[in-house]
Order: sequence, then C-alpha cells, then structure tokens
Amino acid sequence: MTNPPGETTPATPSAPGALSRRGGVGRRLLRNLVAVVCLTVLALLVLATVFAPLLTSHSPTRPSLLDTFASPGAAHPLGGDSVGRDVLARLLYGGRVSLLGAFLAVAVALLIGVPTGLVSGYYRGWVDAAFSWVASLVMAAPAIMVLLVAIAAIGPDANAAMTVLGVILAPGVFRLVRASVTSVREELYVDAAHVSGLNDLRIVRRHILPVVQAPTIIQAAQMFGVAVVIQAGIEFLGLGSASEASWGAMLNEAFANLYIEPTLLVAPGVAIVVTVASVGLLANALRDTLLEGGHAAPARRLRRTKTPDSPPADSPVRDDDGDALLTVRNLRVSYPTSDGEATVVDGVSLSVRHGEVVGLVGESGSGKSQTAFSVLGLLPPEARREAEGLSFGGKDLRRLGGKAMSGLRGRRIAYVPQEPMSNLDPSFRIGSQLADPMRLHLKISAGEARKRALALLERVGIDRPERVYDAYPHQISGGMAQRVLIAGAVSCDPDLLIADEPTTALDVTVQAEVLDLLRELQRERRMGMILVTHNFGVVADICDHVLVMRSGKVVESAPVGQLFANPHHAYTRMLLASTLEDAPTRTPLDDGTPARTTVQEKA
Ligand SMILES: Nc1ncnc2c1ncn2[C@@H]1O[C@H](COP(=O)(O)OP(=O)(O)OP(=O)(O)O)[C@@H](O)[C@H]1O
Repeated sequence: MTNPPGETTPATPSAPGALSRRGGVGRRLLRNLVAVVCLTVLALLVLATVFAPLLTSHSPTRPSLLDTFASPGAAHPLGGDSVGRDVLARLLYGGRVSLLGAFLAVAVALLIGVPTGLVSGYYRGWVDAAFSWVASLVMAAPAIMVLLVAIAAIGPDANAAMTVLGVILAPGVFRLVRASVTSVREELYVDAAHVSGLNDLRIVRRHILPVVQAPTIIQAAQMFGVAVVIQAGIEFLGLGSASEASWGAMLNEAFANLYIEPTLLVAPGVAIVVTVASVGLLANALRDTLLEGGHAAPARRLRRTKTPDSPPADSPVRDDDGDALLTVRNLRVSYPTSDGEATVVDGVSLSVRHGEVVGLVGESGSGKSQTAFSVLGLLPPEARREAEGLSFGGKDLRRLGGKAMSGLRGRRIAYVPQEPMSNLDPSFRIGSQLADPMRLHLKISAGEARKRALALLERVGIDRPERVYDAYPHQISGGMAQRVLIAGAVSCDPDLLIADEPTTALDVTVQAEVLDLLRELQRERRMGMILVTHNFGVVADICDHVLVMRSGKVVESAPVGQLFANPHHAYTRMLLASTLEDAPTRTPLDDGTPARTTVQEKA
C-alpha cells in the first residue's frame, strides 16, 4: 500500500503546494499584469530609497527656518515641513527605515517560524507539542501590548521594535509551515523517499521544502505589508527614534500640523498605501499563479486506521532459516487504541532465500502490508513491533538504527508499491527520480546515473527511454509508471524486493506484462522477493512458497504446488474457491471468525 521505487522527489500537494520546478512560476507571474505593475512599483520604491542621495541633495533631518512650510517648487519638489526639512528627502530616506524595518520583522518571523514548523510537522511527537505550546502562548498574548511593553523596555530603537514584531509574527509562520508539512508528510512519495534510503535532511529538502515555500512566500508578502503599517504606527505614536526620518514620523509631524498644512499627510500616506497595496496585490497574484500551475495532490494516505477482528486460533508457519536471506520469527505488530492494544500482525514467521519468491496472500486487512512494512522498518511511530527474530543478510534488523535502515532500504531491500502514480513526485522529471537514489547509494556521477537509468528504462520495456526520462509523471500512463518504479526498485541491485500488490492499480491487460517483468527481473538478478497480493492467480504464476494470512495470522504456509494441490486450511480453500471465475460471493466461513470481504480477483 505504499511506496517507492527508485526514488522520488518533492511533493506538491494541492495548490499553493509548491513552487513548481517546471520553472514556470516566474514566467507565469510576469504574464500577470497586476504582478508586473506591483513588482515595478516596489522595485522603484526600493531603488528610490537606496539611491536617495542621488535623487536629492537635501538632508532629511536638517531644519531650515527659511523653508518652513515651503510650497512645492524647484528647491523643494514636495515642499518643506514645519521646521523647513525637505519633504522629498524625508520621504526617500524615511523609506529606508520603513522598508528595512518591515524586512527585518519578516526575516525574524521566517527565521523562527520556518525551521520550527518544519521540525514540528516532520518529527511530531514531543518536539511538536513543545513548539505548538510556545506558539499558542505567543499568539494568545495581545500583540500590540507586547510590542508597546517591549518598546518601553528597550527604548526608541526601530530595529529592536521590528525584531520583537518578527517574534510576534513567527507563530503564524510556524503554524502555516507545520500544517503544510503535516499535509505532505504522509504522502506516498515521501514514504517512497524513505524506502529509497534518503535521509531526513534530503527528504525535507527535496520533498517537503518545495511544498512549504509557496505558502510561506505568500504569507511573507502579507506580513511585509502588516509590518510596514505597524512600523509606521510605532513611529506615528512617537515611539521610534526622533533623530531618524521615517514614513511614520512624517505622518506624526503632519498630524501635529494638520490644520496648518494638511498636505504634509499626502507624501507619507501615499508611500505607505502604495507599498502595502503593491505587496498585497503581488501576494494575491503569486497565489493565483501557483494555483494555476499547481498539481493535483495524490490524496491517498499510506496507512489506514481500522483495527482487525480477533485473530483465529492456530497459525501454521514456515520458519526454515538455513541459508535464508530474510528471516522473520514470531513477528507481532500492534497499535495502541482507546481500549488497549490492537494486534494487526500476530506471530508471523517466514523466511526468504536468494532467488526465492514468497507470496503473502490474504484478504484486505489481513496484515500483509504491515508484515512487509515491518521488514522495511516503515511502520508508523505509534506501531509496536516485536519479534523473536528479524534478520536480513545476517543483520539483526531489530538492532539497526534509522540511518542503518535507510542505508539498507533502496539499496539492499527495494520496494514496489501498489499505486505507481502516487509514488512518483509530480514536480520532478522521471529521470531525476530514478537517477538521484543511484547517485546517493552507488556514489556515481550524474552522467553515469543517467546512463544507468536509461538502460534500466529500456530493460523494463519502455520504448524511447529518453522521452520518458525527461517526462513528468503526469505525462506517462499507469503501466509505464509502474515500470518506472520497478526500474527504480532494481536500480541498486537489491537482494530483496518487496512488491506490495504491484498490479492492483493497473489495467488487466497491463497486469500480466508487469508481472512478467517482475518475474524476469527477479530471476535474472536472483533476488529474493516477497509478493503481497490477494490474487491466487498471481501466486500461482510467480511464487515458490505461499503464506496465507488472515486477521494478522498465518493460517497456512506451504510450497505453491502443495498449497494448490492440497490446501489444508478451510480459509485457504475458501479463498481459492472465490478466485475461480464466476464464483459466488463467499459466505461467512464456519470457523467462528466472521468473513469480512469478498475476495475479487482481477486477473
Ligand atoms: N496506523 C495504523 N493504526 C492502526 N491500525 C492500522 C494502521 N495501519 C494499518 N492498520 C491495520 O492493520 C491491519 C492490517 O493492515 P494491512 O495494511 O497490513 O492489510 P493488508 O492485508 O495489506 O490489506 P490490503 O490488501 O488492503 O492492503 C488492518 O486492519 C489495518 O486497518
């Protein structure tokens, strides 16, 4: 029910999900007239403040009694204020304080909010609880009061005040980033990235950050407008530095002379309104652009939450170690529930040798995937995995840390998922999703990885591999996507391949081809393979040994020929019977355990 192949890449769930790497966002934004006008206005504003000394020879702070309330003219294009200071000079130099102050507040908010939101959303647990608690605390405090108290404590320092404002705004960023990370964290392609052996840092950089950056940029733009207004408000109240020109200080001065020279309000007022409006409209245009180009999110989640019925009694197992590649002994997986604990895998034992295909068969919810994920080390954090033995290639998987497990996944244990499309990241080309894990695991150059990826695409039966290499997932069919994932899974020459219902999402016509391909590759490379399926046709086709699972237990374990010739357990017989074409919907099995679903075979 999950993931990955060769690799993955950043995700782009819905809409503002991510700045697409198709490189079109900038270009699309420039096709938006409003965005172009706003960008031009903001650029002119910034340039005017930066090059203020070139645009005016007046000082923004030097008074001149002769120029008191001077009318606009050649000497003072925007006139003089109540002490004869040049209004244009104050507007230009004042813009530096206002814009820089707003920039500072936004930068502080992002510096605090983005990393904490990423860590919180990605790792959850106590870190999330602690950060969320602090964020709620800061948000609960009345922002303006906190700001005024801080200014009273630190004195009239505009930059310090804007830093405090940044801290006050940070929880908003934190919550946004955390929500974005949470929304993408459970996506199949993120699990795919885990399986392909990418470490957390890489996964965050490749898959999570692209999803977070678009909404964060939009929020940053909105915060910038708010910060300009608050900065002006502070200065207007006279709480800023008296020795510096700023738009807020100009408003303050104009307000004091409202009845003498009301036009003094115009310049700073227009500057503030134009800045805030431009930033706001630009943020809207950016959002629209991203929505326009956003990809539909693979909405399915990896793990389901229902709990199984109580397991049946006896559980024949196969536990023949010998020269086994993988040995699982008495595996148990359980989840905490409000009533205690739900056991979803109960006493499963199995072994897989090099070149052997072991089928895990059973109806939906019988624990097949949970068994597979236990081997992959990809159970959710709340799951409890216990086993008397769990070894792969002589290594005790129970003792391996996260890093060591990442090293195994993708490299020595590969995975082919059920839903190919959901396991390919929509924002990255197929080629990069294939080549990146190879570069990581095999430490090969980009050119070599490309060469290998093209050869693999050819090997899995894709015509014109270059075209697929350069394509995005939405440009290929489901069958082709599954071939790509299979190519990715075998790209690092794994010893064990776990295929979780690899044909379920495919057309019947394509299913057989994909199974043939899997079988060919498995034989060619002598890989051990665990094939999770509910299809006895597939079992008969490919498997050497079969374990029949029901409600978390293995009810029968036998070589494939024996199982078909002489099924021992009533449940196996019933599953076999329902596999036959035109078989009637099965009735509850008379062994005390209620049947749950009808097994419907596709092939
Ligand atoms: N995170 C979870 N928390 C609680 N129960 C879970 C969780 N994930 C899976 N389960 C339960 O574990 C049981 C076994 O699930 P599993 O996915 O292994 O079944 P399956 O045999 O692979 O079925 P399918 O063919 O539908 O994939 C199910 O009852 C499922 O609801």
